[in-house]
Amino acid sequence: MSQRKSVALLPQGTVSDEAVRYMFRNEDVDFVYCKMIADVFQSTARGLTDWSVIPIENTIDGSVSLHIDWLVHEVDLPIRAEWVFPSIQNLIGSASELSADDGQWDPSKITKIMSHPVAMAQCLQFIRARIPHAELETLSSTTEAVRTVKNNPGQGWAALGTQSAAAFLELDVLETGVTDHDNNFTRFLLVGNTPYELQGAPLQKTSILITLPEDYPGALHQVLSAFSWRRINLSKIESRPTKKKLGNYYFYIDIELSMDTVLLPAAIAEIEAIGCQVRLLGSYPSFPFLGK
Ligand SMILES: O=C(O)C(=O)Cc1ccccc1
Repeated sequence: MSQRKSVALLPQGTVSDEAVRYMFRNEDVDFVYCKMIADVFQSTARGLTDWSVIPIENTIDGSVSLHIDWLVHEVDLPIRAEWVFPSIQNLIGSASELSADDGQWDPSKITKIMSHPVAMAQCLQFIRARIPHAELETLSSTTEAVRTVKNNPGQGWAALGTQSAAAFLELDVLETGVTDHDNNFTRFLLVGNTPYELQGAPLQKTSILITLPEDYPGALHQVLSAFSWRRINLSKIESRPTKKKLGNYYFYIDIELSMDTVLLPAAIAEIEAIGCQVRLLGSYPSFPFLGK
């Protein structure tokens, strides 16, 4: 009998939790909840869990830089899968504390709004329009924000988080769906040394990091042309600091092709031949959101 697999993720009630329950809806895995994203990564890096779940990119705010940096600089865990999941944020607090006589929540009673930075970024227009005077504070997860509000009654604090966090921490949803855009999706990565076997993904992707040689003018153009003349589609290219020297960058590239094809290793060999360093982050199935 194969051993049960385990997956590390942000706390119960987070968007990550909802996304993992969706992804593993037909599989029996143990969830290991961790307070911060660093703990999520380290759980798998230390061999305590098979995989970590990392929110990596968002429709509104783009890449979650802190998480990309962890993936690149702090751990060496291959990407095993990616999937997309919608995030819907809600305004959460104590209705008895934050409502006016008519029973509606009263913006003037809210002094501070707490959330995860990605969730906060998803709701900035709502905040500016309805609660512009509130102080904003970002925390390690949306659940942590809801818990902080719960543990500090009487101060006019509210959180942006999921309905499930409001339910299990016994706070009220003051307003549902306060995200600024409806098509608000987050891309999640499953990373770890254990292979992930789920079949049926419509797309295979490969993620690599490329560091350009310093003494080769036009190297980025050469890199892109190695992909383009082979008609290999890139879905993302982003530069990030190497953290070794000011002004030095690597490129994080997502490719819509598996490493198992002939074309991609050939393109990478051509790129290495001009003196670029290439690091493979993973070659993995990509699952779109098909509805709940
Ligand atoms: O804090 C959470 O709920 C997370 O899982 C991080 C996050 C926040 C907002 C959108 C996607 C992921």
